[in-house]
Amino acid sequence: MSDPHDLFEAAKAAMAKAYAPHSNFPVGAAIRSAGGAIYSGCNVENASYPEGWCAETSAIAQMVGAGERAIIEVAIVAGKVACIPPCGGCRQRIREFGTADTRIHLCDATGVVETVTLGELLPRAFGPEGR
Ligand SMILES: O=c1ccn([C@H]2C[C@H](O)[C@@H](CO)O2)c(=O)[nH]1
Ligand SMILES: [Zn+2]
Repeated sequence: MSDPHDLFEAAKAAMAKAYAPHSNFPVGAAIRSAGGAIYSGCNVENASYPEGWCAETSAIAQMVGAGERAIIEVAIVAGKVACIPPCGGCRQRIREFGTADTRIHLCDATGVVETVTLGELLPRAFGPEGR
């Protein structure tokens, strides 16, 4: 297993690019793919509030756009709180490309604080293999 600190650093760098003028709540996320690459993203808000999207969603879009479809682990960091678990929608989006064993690293400003599995965050999930 790779040291998740590189994933934390990528999430933190992505958070610095967040566009969050409406909530003033910047978030960064980074994914390590099955191919071993890191894909990161930030939240992108909108004056029409529901049109904004999460950092995890941005990172997933980067991964899929690069041709990868398997998430091994995810790191998430927010500027205002120590540990931010992904929202419900992002849990489902991560599930699309991950498994119950996918590791989710919750970070503060200095690094990983807690690691949970997607199975813990989204038990009895409806996944793509269930269709
Ligand atoms: O896991 C999360 C939770 C929230 N946000 C964003 C959405 C919105 O822009 C801001 C406040 O909810 O934080 C994320 O990017 N990821
Ligand atoms: Zn989300």
